[in-house]
Amino acid sequence: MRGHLALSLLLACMAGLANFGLLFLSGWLLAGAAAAGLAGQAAARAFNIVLPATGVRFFAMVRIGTRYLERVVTHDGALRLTSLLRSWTYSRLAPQAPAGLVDARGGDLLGRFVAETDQITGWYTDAAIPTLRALLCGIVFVGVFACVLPMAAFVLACGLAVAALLVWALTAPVTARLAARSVNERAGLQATMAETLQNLGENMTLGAMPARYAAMAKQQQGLNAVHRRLAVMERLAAGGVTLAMFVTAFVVLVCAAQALQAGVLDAPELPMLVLGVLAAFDVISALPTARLAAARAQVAADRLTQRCGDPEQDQGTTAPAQPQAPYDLVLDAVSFSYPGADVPVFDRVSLSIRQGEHVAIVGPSGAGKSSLINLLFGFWQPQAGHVLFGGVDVQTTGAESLSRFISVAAQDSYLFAGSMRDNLRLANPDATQAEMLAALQTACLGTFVASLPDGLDTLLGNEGLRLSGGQARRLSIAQALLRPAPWLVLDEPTQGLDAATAQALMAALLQARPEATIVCMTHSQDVQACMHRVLRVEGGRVWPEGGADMKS
Ligand SMILES: Nc1ncnc2c1ncn2[C@@H]1O[C@H](COP(=O)(O)OP(=O)(O)OP(=O)(O)O)[C@@H](O)[C@H]1O
Repeated sequence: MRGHLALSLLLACMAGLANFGLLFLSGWLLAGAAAAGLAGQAAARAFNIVLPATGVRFFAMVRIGTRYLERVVTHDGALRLTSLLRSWTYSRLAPQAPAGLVDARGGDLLGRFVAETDQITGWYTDAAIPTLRALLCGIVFVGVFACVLPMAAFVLACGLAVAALLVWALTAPVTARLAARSVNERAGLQATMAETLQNLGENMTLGAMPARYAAMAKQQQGLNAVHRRLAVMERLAAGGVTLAMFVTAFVVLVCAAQALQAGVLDAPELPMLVLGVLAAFDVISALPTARLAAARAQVAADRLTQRCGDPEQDQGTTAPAQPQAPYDLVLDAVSFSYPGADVPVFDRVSLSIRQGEHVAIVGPSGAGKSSLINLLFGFWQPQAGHVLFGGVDVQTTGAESLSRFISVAAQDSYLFAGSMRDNLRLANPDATQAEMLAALQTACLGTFVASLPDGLDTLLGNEGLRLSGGQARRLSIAQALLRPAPWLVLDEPTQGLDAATAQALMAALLQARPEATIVCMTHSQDVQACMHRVLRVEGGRVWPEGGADMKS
């Protein structure tokens, strides 16, 4: 990345210098040719037009070439930086899910992932390079002026410095605050829009759309107001630069006229200096935008690190501890409450499920059956006690490693827009057509898929909208079956099914995976009847159905 930044800067400086050289020499060429013409034929013949004309062509071509290359290199660098930032953001966000992202709005996260990484990249393309270019080119311009007329060089240096200070002063007081408001207002609007679109059906059936429109219109108005103020400030700063440019050009003109009278300067050099001032200010004119881009990038970086942590803390991670066979689950005096909850979901619960067992977890709604999955995957950390899987603490193993041993069909599993085959391949990319059809058959979806004209290639629509609730749930069971994991955890596998289908599903499941440990969170008697053991979760405790409390 440093190489890209250096090359972009070099090319940007070369383009700025070529532009300066072009105008500088053009002024000299035009004025020299005019002066030679006025002085008569002899002077016209003596005037060597070839040298400045060649210089003008040279600078014109260099300007075109370097501008093109600068854009290519800068955009390439920006894209690389954005992809690095997005990979880093994802690597920091993903492990936080779901416990660390409970308070995060989906649209806001998406904004941080897409827009804020873009804005941070803007620091490189729109802030750092133009600012460094202005500084480096400014020094060269003043040096060139000093070779022609030191007084003009002094005036140019003062003019450039005043213009840069003007940009700073005109934008500084409100830039940071307005940039923060602009980023925050946009994030709020994005989050509301994402939630509205995601839950369009609910919003319409609940009659919430007018309120949603009003909220979005208000947020958009707030965003427009901030953008108007930012635009006014940017134009004001740009106006300040233009004013400084004309004043500098005028003072340089006066100095050059005096030098001409004193015989220190040739006539063609006078317009050369004045045009040189205009060319020199070209690199300063990018500063107001650069200032705003820097402020926006700062706010975006703050917001990103607030959610993802400090990049400085990125250290080499140790390899997660791997569970060892037998893959037994042990809860050892586990106490767990969700943040802000008064009542614990588990209060010093100890239990063990051995590999190969078939266990039903029952209990009233809200008792904590699904929370067991959260603890099993280490999504949430118990306040006391340990959850061990295959002899290692799940907190040290991590959800990604655990997913190789435990296959889950959750209650609210997500189906992606794509075909049935795509969704099944998500669970197991190497699954063959025969394995997919067998998993669907076990999940009691075989007849349904056979009746579809496109079979496995049937498109499911966004979030699997073309499937019924029961079909979607059984497809998630087929996904779980396709994974060759020794544990199968099924949350309410038969919910919404009639008794005959529920029994057929459980029979097929046990026949298909006789060796697997099967844990079913369920209210269904049919499911309980197929299991070796039934555990009841209630009031923060767990005990064998009809047996003693398993509190330690
Ligand atoms: N992410 C969460 N943050 C805060 N509280 C939660 C969260 N998830 C669940 N709860 C609460 O924890 C308790 C246990 O929820 P859980 O989903 O485990 O119950 P359940 O037994 O699976 O219920 P059901 O049978 O209705 O699916 C409930 O009181 C619920 O409100």
